[in-house]
Amino acid sequence: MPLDFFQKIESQLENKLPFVAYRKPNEEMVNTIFQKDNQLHHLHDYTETGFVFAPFDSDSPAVLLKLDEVFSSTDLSIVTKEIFQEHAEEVDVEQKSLHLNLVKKGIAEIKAGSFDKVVLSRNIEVDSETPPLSLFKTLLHQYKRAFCYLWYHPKVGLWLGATPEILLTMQNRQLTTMSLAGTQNYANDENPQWGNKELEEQQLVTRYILNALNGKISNMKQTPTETVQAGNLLHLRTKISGNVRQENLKAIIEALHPTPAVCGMPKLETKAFILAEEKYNRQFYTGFLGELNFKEERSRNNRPRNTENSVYRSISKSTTLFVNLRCMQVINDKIKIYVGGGITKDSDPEKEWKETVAKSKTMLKVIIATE
Ligand SMILES: C=C(O[C@H]1C=CC=C(C(=O)O)[C@@H]1O)C(=O)O
Repeated sequence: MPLDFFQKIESQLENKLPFVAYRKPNEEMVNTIFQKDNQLHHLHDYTETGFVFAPFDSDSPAVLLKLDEVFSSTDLSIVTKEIFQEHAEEVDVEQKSLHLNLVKKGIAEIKAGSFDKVVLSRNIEVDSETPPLSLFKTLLHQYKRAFCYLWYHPKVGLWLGATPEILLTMQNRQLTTMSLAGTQNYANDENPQWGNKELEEQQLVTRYILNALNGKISNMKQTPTETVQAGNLLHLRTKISGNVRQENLKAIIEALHPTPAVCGMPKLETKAFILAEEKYNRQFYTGFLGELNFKEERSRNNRPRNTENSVYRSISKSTTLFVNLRCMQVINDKIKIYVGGGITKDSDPEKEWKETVAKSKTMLKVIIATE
C-alpha cells in the first residue's frame, strides 16, 4: 500500500537506521533496502552483496548497506507541484570568482601539458528545512529518466540525487557502460548542434573507457554517439558493451572509476589536481552507487511440461551502478548541491561557470518545488 511504503521509510529515518530508496531510469518500481542496525559496513573486494555507496576518492572506503529488509512498490501515485518556473538567479560573487580561478588554473595546466582534460566542481549551500522524503517524492515525480535515490546512514549522512549516468551494469558476464559528457541547455530543439569542445570532451571519455576495458572484455561494441536529455540539460552519450573475460568486478570498477566524465585524463594526475585545488571535499559526489551482486532468479519455460519446474531455474548475478551526479546532501537545515564540468584547452571560464549554474538547477528546482 502506498501509504505504508513512505511511512516505513519515514520511521526508518526517525529511528536513525540506514536505508536507501531508489528507482532505476524509466522504471515504475521504487525499491527500498533497510538495514536493521546502524552498523557501518565497508566494502572490501566487490564480491559482497548489498547496496554500495562509494566516494569519488577510492582511497576512502565505500559503504555497503546490507539487504536486511527489501521491498518495492509501483503504485505510489506521487503528486507534487509541477515545477520548472524560472526563479531569479542570485550570483554569489565570491563563489563565482573562486570557480573562475579554479577553471583558469585547470586550463593553464592543460596548456602546459600536465593533462588533457579535468573535471572541476564546487558546491552550493542552500537553507532548507524541507523533509528529505518530500524532496525524494519530487525527484521521483520530475525525473523519470534518471536514477533517483534517497540514501541515508546515521554515521555517514543523507544524500539524494537524480543521475543520468551509468557507471556499469553487469549481468553474469555481460557488461555495459557509457561515456557521458558535453553539456548544453535543453531548448526543445529536435536537432541540437554540438561544438567541437563538447564533441572532443566526450570522445576523450569514450577513448578512455575503451582503453580501460581493453583486454578485460571481449566482443567490445560501441553505439553511435547520441544526444540524451537529463532534466533541463542535454549530453552526448556513447554506450559500450562486451563480455567480461574473467569475472573480476573489482578490477573492472578500478579500471573505470573515476572516468574522465568526473575526474580527468590522465586519471592519477587529474585526481591529484582535484584533491589539491578544489577547496572542498567532494565526498560521495562523482562517486558511484547501486546494486552489487544482486541475485536474480530466472526460469525457463521451453522444457517439457511434465518435468519439475525448479530444475530449470537458474540464479544469475547482477550489478547496476550509477555515477553520483546531480545530487545533494542534507545536513540539518542546510542542503549542499554538488556540480562540476569538464575543462579542456578550449574551455571558456565564464561558460564553464554558467554550465555549473545550469547543472545546479536540476536539484535547486526540486528544493523550490517541495518547499
Ligand atoms: C560532472 C558533472 O557532469 C558530468 C556528466 C555529464 C556532462 C559533463 C560535462 O559536460 O562536463 C560532466 O562530465 C556534473 O553534473 O556535476
